[in-house]
Order: sequence, then structure tokens, then C-alpha cells
Amino acid sequence: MLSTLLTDFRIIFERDPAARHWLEVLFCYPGLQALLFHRLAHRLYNIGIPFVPRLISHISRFITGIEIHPGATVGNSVFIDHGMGVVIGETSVIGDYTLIYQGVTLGGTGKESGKRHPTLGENVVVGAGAKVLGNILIGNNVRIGAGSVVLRDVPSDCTVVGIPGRVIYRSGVRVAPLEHNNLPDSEAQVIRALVDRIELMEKQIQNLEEKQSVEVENDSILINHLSQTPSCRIQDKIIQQFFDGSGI
Ligand SMILES: CC(=O)SCCNC(=O)CCNC(=O)[C@H](O)C(C)(C)COP(=O)(O)OP(=O)(O)OC[C@H]1O[C@@H](n2cnc3c(N)ncnc32)[C@H](O)[C@@H]1OP(=O)(O)O
Ligand SMILES: N[C@@H](CO)C(=O)O
Repeated sequence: MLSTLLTDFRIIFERDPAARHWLEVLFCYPGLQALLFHRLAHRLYNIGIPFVPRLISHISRFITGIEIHPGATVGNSVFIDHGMGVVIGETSVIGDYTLIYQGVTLGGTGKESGKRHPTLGENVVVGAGAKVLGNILIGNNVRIGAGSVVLRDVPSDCTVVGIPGRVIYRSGVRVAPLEHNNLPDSEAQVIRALVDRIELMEKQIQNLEEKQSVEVENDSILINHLSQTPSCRIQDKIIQQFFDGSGI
């Protein structure tokens, strides 16, 4: 246990550019103090001692602002930076060399019992205020953006951001996130296609009507022309006499 605590102490110099003096780290890093309390509480919890582990956890929370349930499994070289508002649930598992910032919750969804908190792989960074909820698996070398809410498993070597958390980098390659403000509007596409079709049909009808009116005009010119011939004039006269009653 002593070597684990020494590693908890040393890792701070490696991970925090703000860490300068050992006195500073010992007295002014609530993350270190919370881990110290937790390692003791976790031992007592594991051997089945009632109440005392929770009391230690509660005192630690009072001093550091960090709440770690005694049942949580915390790996080596874990660093909780700043720490205020961090809550780590009973069945959480935190891999080695993980970095957790203030305001992080490793919590349950409220819908599960038994193993209901997340499992974090090694070398995970959980950004300030991020919420990782449910019995989900976060792979190794994952970076969770500040303020994200992660509700599903995340494969190793990924960066996740947003609410709900979405992978934006996988093994260093940018993954295009779904742009909700740019989704295709299928109903608008159908309506557009129908309007185009109607416009086309209207043009075709107009062409037909124009063609027809030209034909009708030609026909009437032809009829007019024929009615002016002498034989037509004689026929007209006969017909007229018939209707006048003058007989044939
Ligand atoms: C006092 C203190 O300092 S406490 C410490 C607080 N710091 C933290 O909590 C660190 C957490 N780190 C982060 O949130 C980082 O932004 C990371 C790890 C998620 C991403 O870092 P990088 O890999 O460098 O990604 P990068 O900066 O290129 O951003 C990629 C895209 O994700 C977006 N993005 C980055 N972080 C977030 C976030 N937390 N939430 C939503 N979107 C984000 C960026 O805007 C960018 O989008 P765009 O390409 O559409 O412009
Ligand atoms: N402690 C970290 C984050 O605040 C830094 O100083 O960069």
C-alpha cells in the first residue's frame, strides 16, 4: 500500500504542469488526499468491515470535496486533479494512469443494480464535468471531453465529446460526427420532386395547346378558302333555298 501511495504522489509531478514543490503536492492536492483515504477505506471494505469504510469516505468528502465509494476499484498512478465535485460510484473500476478532472461523475443510470457503474481502461482522461454513466466499458487511452455525457461503450484509442458522447477521433483519425442541423429532409425532397414534375407537365400541356391552336387556325383558313370556290357557292345557294322553302 505504501508503494501505491508513493506512486499516487509521484505521478502528480508528471501529469500536472502546475505541481512544483512536494509540500504543495502533499498539502494542496485534494485528489492525492482523497486517494489516500480511499485506499484505506477500500481495504476495510474488501475485508467486510461495516460502516467504517463509508465513514472514512464521508470524512474524505468533507475534507476534499471528492466522493469515492469505498467499493470502487482505483488503479495505480491515478490522478484526480482539482477534484471538487468528483463522485465515483461503488462498482466503478478505474484503470492505471487515469486522469480525472473536477466535477466528473462515474455514476449509475438509476436503472441498473449490481455492476452499475463504468469501467475505465488504462490511461483514460476524463475532462472536467464529464459524466460517464452506466455499466459501460471505456477502453484504454480514451479521452473524454469536458462536459460530455457518455452512455455507451467507447473503444480504445478514441476521443469522445458531446451530449450524448460521440467518438470524434479513432486512433488519431478524425471521425465525422453526425451533424444534426444538416440532416437530409426527405419530405422536402419528395415535395421538391413533385413540384418539378408538375412544372414539367404544365409546360408540356402548354406546348400541346399552342400546337393545337395553330392546327385549328390552319383548318379554318382552309375551310374559308374552300367556301370561296364556285362549286361551294352553288351548293350554299341550293341549301339556302331548301331552308327558305323555295324548293328545288
Ligand atoms: C483548471 C483546469 O484547467 S481543469 C482542466 C480542464 N481540462 C479538461 O477537462 C480537459 C478535457 N479535454 C478536452 O475536452 C479536449 O477538448 C479533448 C480531449 C476532448 C479534445 O482535444 P483534441 O483531441 O485536441 O481535439 P480538438 O481540440 O482538435 O477538437 C476537436 C473537435 O472537438 C470539439 N471539442 C473539443 N472538446 C470538446 C468538448 N469538451 N465538448 C464538445 N466538443 C469539443 C472541438 O470544438 C473540435 O470541433 P470542430 O473540429 O468541429 O471545431
Ligand atoms: N492542473 C492542470 C489543469 O488545471 C494545469 O495546470 O494545467
